[in-house]
Amino acid sequence: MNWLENLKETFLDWPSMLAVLPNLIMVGLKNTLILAISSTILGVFIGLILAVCGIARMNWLKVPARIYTDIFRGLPAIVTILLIGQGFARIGRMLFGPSPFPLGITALSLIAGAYIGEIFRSGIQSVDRGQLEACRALGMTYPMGMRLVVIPQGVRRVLPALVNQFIGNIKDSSLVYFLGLLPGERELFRVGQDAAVDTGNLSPLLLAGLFYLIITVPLTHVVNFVDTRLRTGRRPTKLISGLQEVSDAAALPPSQTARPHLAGGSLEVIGLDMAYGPLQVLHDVTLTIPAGTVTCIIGPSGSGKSTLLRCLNRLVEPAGGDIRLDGESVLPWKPDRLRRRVGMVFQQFNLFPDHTALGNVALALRKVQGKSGGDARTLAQRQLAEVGLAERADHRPSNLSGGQQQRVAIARALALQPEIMLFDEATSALDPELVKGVLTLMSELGQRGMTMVVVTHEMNFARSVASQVVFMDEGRIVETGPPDQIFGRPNSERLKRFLSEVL
Ligand SMILES: Nc1ncnc2c1ncn2[C@@H]1O[C@H](COP(=O)(O)OP(=O)(O)OP(=O)(O)O)[C@@H](O)[C@H]1O
Repeated sequence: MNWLENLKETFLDWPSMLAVLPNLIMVGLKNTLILAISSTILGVFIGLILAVCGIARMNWLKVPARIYTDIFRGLPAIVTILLIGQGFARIGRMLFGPSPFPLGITALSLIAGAYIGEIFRSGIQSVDRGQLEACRALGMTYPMGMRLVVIPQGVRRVLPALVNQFIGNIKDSSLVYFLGLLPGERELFRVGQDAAVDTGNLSPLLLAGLFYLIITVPLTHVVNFVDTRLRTGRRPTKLISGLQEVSDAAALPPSQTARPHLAGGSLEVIGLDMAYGPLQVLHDVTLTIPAGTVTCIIGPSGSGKSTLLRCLNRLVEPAGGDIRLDGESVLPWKPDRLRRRVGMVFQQFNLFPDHTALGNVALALRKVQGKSGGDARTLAQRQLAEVGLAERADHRPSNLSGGQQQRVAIARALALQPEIMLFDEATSALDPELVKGVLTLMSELGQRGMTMVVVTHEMNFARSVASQVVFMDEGRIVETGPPDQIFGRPNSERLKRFLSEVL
């Protein structure tokens, strides 16, 4: 059993562990935390700048960010620490005195920044494009949408990776001793190592190692827990059947039909052309949409229906022609001015997943319309009640059915009191039993005087609700007319063929 004794003496020499414990806590742990926390905070700051530059369209921002990242990610940490700590020692002494501690933090931050920048960049780029589109459709500017919705979502997604980086910094902090730290600046490793040399066994170093684990292991678990909570919000306590939702929607209070009349605006589309690069998608589209009417756009896949709709609030820019809102050309306007008057609902809802239903509706009220938090919440609550979702105000989108999510999206657009509502295949992503509730809500809006332009595959809806139906094919309007005419007496062969396929 001699080897066992030997191992015990080497690793579990209690007196030498006890002797080094105060120093490990008061000096080592403290300095390790200072090094790791400050370099992570500075690294987050550098990383955010790198990420924003990295996703920018301008090369003069993108290229330097790329070069920085390649250099500091490619070099071994110890090389960077020595190059900075020793290369800038003279300036460091002038600025900070004899301590190499600040230069050590700087070096760790520069390294961490390169990794954190990549973490943020991939997080931000993984956020669905629809999120930014929804922000823009709500009248937010690009920077506002990035700041309020896209970047927070991207950062939240990478929380576990960020904590990994913090753990990496805790471990890398042990390399700073190469710069010759003053005794009071030694970190955990150095304190353990010095004591190990003094005592001639590895017990103090093992104890230092344990301290590393005490910090890093619980941290990983706490962050995973927080990440899960942030992702899902409060979990529902029982399953809700889609049929229950149908009954809920049908049982909306009678006031639903007696709500105030909406003042819809009119739109004129004149000779509109649009191209995605070399692909000409819209050709000379001319269309009049009188105030308070419902225009349904139908047509085969790829005929340019969504593109036309997106031109109407300038989510894509037309190449030629004009769009007039209440007689005034909107093309010279800033797009957010137009979008404040033209709401949009998307096929994939594009709700903000980190906000509750109430938060989704209130966000643009606060940030675009400048309402106070209290006013925005009151208005949002009222709007949710109007779409029959008062009870679901504190649910996250992930805890709502598709039909409920789409009704929140409609409430979110309506809360800004638009004059025109655009619906881009609003029911195409819904389970069949949930389609009716959303269509009923849309037809109520039409009855109340909202001007609506609806891209739809729901021919019954177009037939019963539309004031006019527009049939598009190959980027052109082929036929326009009241539903009776379009569905009952189609003129063109193409429309006849389309109707024979879909009806
Ligand atoms: N962002 C884009 N970049 C390049 N091409 C695009 C883009 N969006 C759409 N297109 C192309 O433009 C054409 C018209 O697309 P659009 O989505 O407007 O048609 P649609 O009639 O709405 O079709 P669907 O009913 O399938 O949604 C298609 O050929 C499509 O591939």
